[in-house]
Amino acid sequence: MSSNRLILLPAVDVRDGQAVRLVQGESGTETGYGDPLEAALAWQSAGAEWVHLVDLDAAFGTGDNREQLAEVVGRLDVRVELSGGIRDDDSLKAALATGCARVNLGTAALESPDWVRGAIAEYGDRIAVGLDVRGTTLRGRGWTRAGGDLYETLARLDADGCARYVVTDVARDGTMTGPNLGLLRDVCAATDRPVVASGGVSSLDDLRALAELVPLGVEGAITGKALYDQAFTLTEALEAVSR
Ligand SMILES: O=C(O)c1ccccc1NCC(=O)[C@H](O)[C@H](O)COP(=O)(O)O
Repeated sequence: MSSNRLILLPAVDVRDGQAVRLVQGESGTETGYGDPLEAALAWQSAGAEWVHLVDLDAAFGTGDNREQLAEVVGRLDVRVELSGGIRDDDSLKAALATGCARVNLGTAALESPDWVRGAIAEYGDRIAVGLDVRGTTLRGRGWTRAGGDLYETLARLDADGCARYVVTDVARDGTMTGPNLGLLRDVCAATDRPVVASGGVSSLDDLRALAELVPLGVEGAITGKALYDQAFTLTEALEAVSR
């Protein structure tokens, strides 16, 4: 995914079989947006190159939507970043077997560093790590539990060879209050690996501001709520970051 242009990854977060958006990642704050496959196909038709697909039930430990997400990946021609509850050999193999381009590990990077080191060694850039933070404290288990210091963990993962990071300010996620540009700048200053920004995008100006960070290392931006609430269309978003 290397380019001088900001890559957009429309999000499809799935809870109990439905596309939803949460506020600050909190279970119980769901707004429903219908069939995940229809949502993903709509983003593909509108020109998305990637889709960020999340199994929220697997992230929260309330079951999973594994088969449904595998079907979504199979029906898409665009690349998929698959996230949520990938924490052991079984869930990792199942996720990679869907044909997704890469997976995003979150909790495992906090709780099972040796396993994550092995996954990175085996699968290289098919592994990204999600750094989901409140302040500079990482959050795991569906963002419900504190899990260590952002910069200590980042240094360890860099040393382990992690190819890229998906960075989310949990307080901004699903709130349409704008991305945390300061956090993204700080993370880019602390690592030479590409960063995918996630959470809070509210406007085309937010996307333009993220595009300004491409030279620092921001490679992509995940956008959920703003697209579902039609603050702008994906076509407009792609146009906004194309120059
Ligand atoms: O990605 C995860 O694994 C995850 C786990 C638990 C809660 C939320 C999770 N992801 C949320 C997202 O990826 C959002 O869709 C994304 O940050 C977009 O946010 P926004 O544009 O603010 O709607």
